[in-house]
Amino acid sequence: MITCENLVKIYKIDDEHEVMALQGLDLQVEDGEMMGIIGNSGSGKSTLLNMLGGLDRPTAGKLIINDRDLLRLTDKELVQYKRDTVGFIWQNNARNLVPYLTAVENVELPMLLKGRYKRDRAKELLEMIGMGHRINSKLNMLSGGEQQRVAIAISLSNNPSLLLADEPTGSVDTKTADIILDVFRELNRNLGVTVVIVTHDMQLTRKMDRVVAIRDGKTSSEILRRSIYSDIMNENTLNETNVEDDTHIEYAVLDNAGRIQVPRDYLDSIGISDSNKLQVVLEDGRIALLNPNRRPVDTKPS
Ligand SMILES: Nc1ncnc2c1ncn2[C@@H]1O[C@H](COP(=O)(O)OP(=O)(O)OP(=O)(O)O)[C@@H](O)[C@H]1O
Repeated sequence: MITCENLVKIYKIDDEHEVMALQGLDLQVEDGEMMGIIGNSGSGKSTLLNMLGGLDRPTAGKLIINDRDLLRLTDKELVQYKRDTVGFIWQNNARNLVPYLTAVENVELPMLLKGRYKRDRAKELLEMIGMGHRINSKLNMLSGGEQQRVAIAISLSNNPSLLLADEPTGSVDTKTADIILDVFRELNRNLGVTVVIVTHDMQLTRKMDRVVAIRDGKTSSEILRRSIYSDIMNENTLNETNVEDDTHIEYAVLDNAGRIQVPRDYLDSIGISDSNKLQVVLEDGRIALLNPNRRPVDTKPS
């Protein structure tokens, strides 16, 4: 569904300053996948999501979504892409919801603005995300988690094939975050919609099949689940014990030129945080990265 190759985004701040928010990022997302994106503040997560959603254009590289080349779309085609393909969920959705309207009126509102009045569709969407019993409740009578579910219903109103969520659980407690994530999983499973979720929260990523870590505007590692979360849900045995960390394996991403990003704490642990050189040696069929000040290692097989 999504192919990013060597994606670059440069923000021009003024005549002399610019920020390279994406620095040649590679990412592949399959149709119907539910995946997470993690990374420190400023690593480029929101920038990437904005590119995927057609809210902004990449500076260079390749970005293909559903066979559409996003770097080549005209402005009109980009608007159409956003309208037909993508649903957005933000951290703080309250700003997009009207507190004195009911849940169903809030879901209807964007449809009305597009000239379509569809009360039945709005109800159906709320039922789909488990809010059928609160359709006539005023927004300000709903909890943060319920408001977020209304926002998810709104994001589905155009039948998107891609749901993009930027810190969707950032303002709710852990239990509510779990429920919201389960809603995304249900939608992913039942509607086949591809879901990309940006989060800071490592706890939430335990529930995803694949998590890509971004560092300095580049994909640095991929964390893959050993057993698929949806299978666990089907077995109805989801509990704290089977979402422990050992359900995932972390892989470093190797780009076309053979480059990898080594986590900063690994470099710190061998005392080379302030050096730009490493010894790379083959040891017993493994590639080892060593402190350059360490005595050179004989790499020849004995
Ligand atoms: N519109 C913009 N103009 C200039 N610089 C920007 C703009 N948007 C983002 N940046 C810069 O690009 C870099 C990446 O920002 P981005 O918001 O994508 O990071 P992030 O990983 O989503 O961070 P956070 O987790 O704090 O939201 C940062 O250095 C940020 O300051």
